[in-house]
Amino acid sequence: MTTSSSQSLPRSLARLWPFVKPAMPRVIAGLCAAMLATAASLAIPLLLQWVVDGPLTSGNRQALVWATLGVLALGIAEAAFIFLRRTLVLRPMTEVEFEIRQSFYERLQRLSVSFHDRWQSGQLLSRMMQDIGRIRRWLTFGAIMLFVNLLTMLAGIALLFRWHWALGVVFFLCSLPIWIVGYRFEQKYGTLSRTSQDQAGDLATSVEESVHGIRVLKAFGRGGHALGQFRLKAESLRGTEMRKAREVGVMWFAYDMVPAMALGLCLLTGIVLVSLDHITVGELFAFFALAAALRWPMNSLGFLFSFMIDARTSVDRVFEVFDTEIEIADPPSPRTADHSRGELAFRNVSFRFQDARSGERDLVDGLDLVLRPGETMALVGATGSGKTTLTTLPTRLYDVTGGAVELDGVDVRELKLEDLRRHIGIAFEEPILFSASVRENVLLGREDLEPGSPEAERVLREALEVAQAGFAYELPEGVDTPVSEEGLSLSGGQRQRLALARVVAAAPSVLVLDDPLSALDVDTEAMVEQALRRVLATTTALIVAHRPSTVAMADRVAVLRDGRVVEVGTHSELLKSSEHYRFLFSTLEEGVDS
Ligand SMILES: Nc1ncnc2c1ncn2[C@@H]1O[C@H](COP(=O)(O)OP(=O)(O)OP(=O)(O)O)[C@@H](O)[C@H]1O
Repeated sequence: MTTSSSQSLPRSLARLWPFVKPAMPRVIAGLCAAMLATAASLAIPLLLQWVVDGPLTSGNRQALVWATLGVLALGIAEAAFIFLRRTLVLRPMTEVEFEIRQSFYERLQRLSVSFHDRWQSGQLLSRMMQDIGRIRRWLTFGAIMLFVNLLTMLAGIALLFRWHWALGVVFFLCSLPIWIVGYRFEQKYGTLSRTSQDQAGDLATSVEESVHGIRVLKAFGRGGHALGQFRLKAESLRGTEMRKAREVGVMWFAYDMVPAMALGLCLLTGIVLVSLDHITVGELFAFFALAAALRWPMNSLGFLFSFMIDARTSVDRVFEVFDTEIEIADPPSPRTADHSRGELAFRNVSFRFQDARSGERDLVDGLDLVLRPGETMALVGATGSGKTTLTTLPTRLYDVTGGAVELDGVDVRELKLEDLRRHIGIAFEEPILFSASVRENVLLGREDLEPGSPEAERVLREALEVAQAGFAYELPEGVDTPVSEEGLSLSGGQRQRLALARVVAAAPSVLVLDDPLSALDVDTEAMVEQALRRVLATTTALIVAHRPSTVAMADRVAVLRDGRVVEVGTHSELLKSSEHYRFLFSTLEEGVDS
């Protein structure tokens, strides 16, 4: 994903203000410390001027000792103020980083599934880690140093003017190319910076995918191919980094040259001015001390400038996510629903994915279906007919593009999302488990239960029993055993049973199950189904069926075809009346008698 930024540099950086605002008191204190450090460093040349023109010329030894001690004290004061600046700024900026990262994570949680369909996970990960970290480093060091160094330069130039206007003018004119080079640099480097950070995100996606799919790559012997793909992306990134480095190199050259030229020309001017008695030798001496003090601030401007542009790119990349509209959210005045009867109705529902081609028919196209409270409805249809997609609409993982899904006669878009998702539970065919204990995974939807309370234990036990997931008690640490990332240390069937236990534990009024038993062997499936019937007796359920045995659990069956429900009836009615159903049923996986 590569997008170019359109914001100007100040406007981009100004977007950090809401995060930086609370840290401002300490930042201002830090800047004051920085100014004091600058003042101490600039006072040294002034003291030297006084020494050369005063005690050194008159031979006043005592004053010379005091002056030496004064220089020492100023040096110590400068170091102390720099230390104070760092201490004052570091902590609030780590808090700023924490806040941005937390808001970013929260935003990712709130953004709809369609956003996550469009964005690569590596891009999000690199923004979360790399870009936010860079913003913190820039705020802590880059922005402060830029401020301090510019201030030092301005104060230094003012001092030069104070000694003699000609010195000030020469130094000022010599520093002009810095701004011209800086402007040109920003134009080119900004684009390169964006490209490289996007490429780094693509690279992170590549790593994430290959680690995620390591078993497939190994099984198919495609490790070499994946490495080749990785190399290509890494090469592109390297190419961009090289071009960035070349741009920085050109700029560094200019930023090294300018102070050297400024120093040479000022020296010449200074000597002429001394010979004409316009300035004293002490002033010329002090000028050299000042030029030495100004060399680092001037040299560092190039680096700080590129740092600022990289930080701007990071800000743009992070705010692209903040700026993405949250498509699925609570309505302005949501209706609360403490209880639900469990009536689920699809009324003239249409749905199409955002990336569907124009002219393509809606995937769901004017679909009507009503599930009565307590009823179990099996959903059958050819592969790719949209069964899984349909299961995502009641909980608003996606919003319908036409018509409405209703819970107890209320459009689900009018309900509080929290209520809606408490009343309708969903189990996906692909079971996702988190890096947490079995207990935490199963009780994920039961925030209301006190962890470890007898009630929580009862719910856990019953849910595991329904899902025939008693194996969890046999694990090394029982239900406290951590399951690794995505539950890969468990078998597919075990993971699926834990995911089923999770939705059972949530005790919703409406259960939406997308073929939740597909990874189970026939015997285990039969046991789960038997236990599940107890739950289904009191719960409304919509179950995507790929097996005859799942159909057998249902009170009625809905047949999905061309985006609509074309038939609804009991299994035996449909067997008699519908040729399409007979065909579909004959294609369902074998294993249980019909
Ligand atoms: N996130 C998505 N973005 C765009 N198109 C999608 C997305 N998810 C699914 N589709 C498309 O929607 C169509 C229906 O997919 P869906 O998974 O709902 O079918 P299904 O009936 O459940 O299939 P199966 O029985 O094979 O599981 C497919 O053509 C699929 O490519």
